[in-house]
Amino acid sequence: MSAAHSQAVQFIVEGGNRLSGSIRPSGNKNAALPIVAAALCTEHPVTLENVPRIRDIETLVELVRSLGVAISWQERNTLHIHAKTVTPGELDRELSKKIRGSILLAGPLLGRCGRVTLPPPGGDVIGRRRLDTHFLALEQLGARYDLTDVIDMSAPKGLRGADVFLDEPSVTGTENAMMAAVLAQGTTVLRNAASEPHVQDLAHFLVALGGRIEGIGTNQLTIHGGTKLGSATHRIGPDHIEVGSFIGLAAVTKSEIRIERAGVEHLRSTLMGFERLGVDCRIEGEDLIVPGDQSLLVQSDLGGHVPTISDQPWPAFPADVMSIAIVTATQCHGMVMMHEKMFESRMFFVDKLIGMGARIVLCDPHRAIVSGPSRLRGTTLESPDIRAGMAMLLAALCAEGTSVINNVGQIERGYERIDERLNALGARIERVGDRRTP
Ligand SMILES: CC(=O)N[C@H]1[C@@H](OP(=O)(O)OP(=O)(O)OC[C@H]2O[C@@H](n3ccc(=O)[nH]c3=O)[C@H](O)[C@@H]2O)O[C@H](CO)[C@@H](O)[C@@H]1O
Ligand SMILES: C=C(OP(=O)(O)O)C(=O)O
Repeated sequence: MSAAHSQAVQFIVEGGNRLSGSIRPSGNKNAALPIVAAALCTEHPVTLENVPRIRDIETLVELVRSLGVAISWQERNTLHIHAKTVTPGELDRELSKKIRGSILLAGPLLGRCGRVTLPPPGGDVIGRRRLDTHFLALEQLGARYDLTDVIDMSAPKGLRGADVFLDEPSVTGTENAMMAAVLAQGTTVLRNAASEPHVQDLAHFLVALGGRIEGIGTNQLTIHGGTKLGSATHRIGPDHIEVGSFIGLAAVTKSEIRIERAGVEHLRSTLMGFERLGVDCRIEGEDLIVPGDQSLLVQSDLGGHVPTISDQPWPAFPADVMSIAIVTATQCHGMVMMHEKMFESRMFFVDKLIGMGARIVLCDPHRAIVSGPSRLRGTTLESPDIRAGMAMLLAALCAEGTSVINNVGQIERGYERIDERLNALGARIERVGDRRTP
């Protein structure tokens, strides 16, 4: 699907309907991206299950195919990859620029081929997307880089283990370093590493291939490189960001929703954030139930002070759920400070919510005060990024009247068949524009 086409897709949303029923989260986009890239670390076949069929993954599949790797969908969400040989060459500029995940080919290609040339990656335009941590780590593992035009990296003497202190716990930076370290000779220690569920999932996949990694889930990873990698079948874990989005959806539409196989072990900080908004969920086995009769009463800090919801690297409240939490806060009784600590431009979409009737003061690019509840009115909206787009969809579903959401390609970058899945719960979303692919 071309970018121009996907931008033309609209959702026409009829707000104000109660939803009900069960929904299952897709596989985690941010786990599937590095794991597809990591399949290039081995010359043996790999089968990946529960891969979300979303635009970002389709783009990465095309990029991987352009490297001469056999890659094909076996079923709707099962991907078969066999990187028996990998042909290094400059990665396609247009495809690379579409996704942040293209940078994740750097580690595997350096390890497998000794060099990689790729244009700067894309991804959400939500502030500066620094790559310094990637280069800092890969350089210490023996890579050289030249950033004059494109990203040009080589490891003429091969990669070798090192004791690396990351300058910040970058998610994709940690993932690239981990993949390179598995292919390096000797032992690597990654300190100040990211530990998000998707970083853990990648580590488990590398272990399934035969890699030796200690400290999975902590901020210090020890990787014994140079082991012979084989083949593996791996199931991508549920997307905890999608689960957070569905919690917000249930809360703003005052609906009871069961989120099946929600990956409940990864939800503590998310649930804590929503509890601060008066949204209480119940865990039943592997499922998460969001009851329809929420208090939606903002929980003040001790002494009656205005509470804050802020994001930080894992295990804190995830940055990618912040936009959803902001929309949820517009429907809650009380005042709350939303503090986006990680990205510089993720909060600007609140002007759209203000236009719908929300009471929000954007204090600066990182902080917004939300005072609720507000009755939202349907309007025409433009989706600036994947999470703001989803947040607007939630706002449209709880607003009075009809909304039009343009640039739906942004939402479909990360949420699989979201209109169909939410309509199955009783939502009224009409997708207008080009046909969905696939
Ligand atoms: C493909 C993919 O996996 N994308 C995710 C990945 O992006 P990505 O790997 O690009 O994000 P990074 O973890 O590198 O950094 C995100 C932002 O947070 C800042 N930062 C990071 C660490 C820190 O301690 N303090 C701090 O302020 C960084 O400077 C940057 O501005 O992780 C982000 C943070 O979870 C998510 O939003 C993205 O969805
Ligand atoms: C920011 C995100 O994605 P990306 O890093 O791929 O742009 C996201 O998933 O919210």
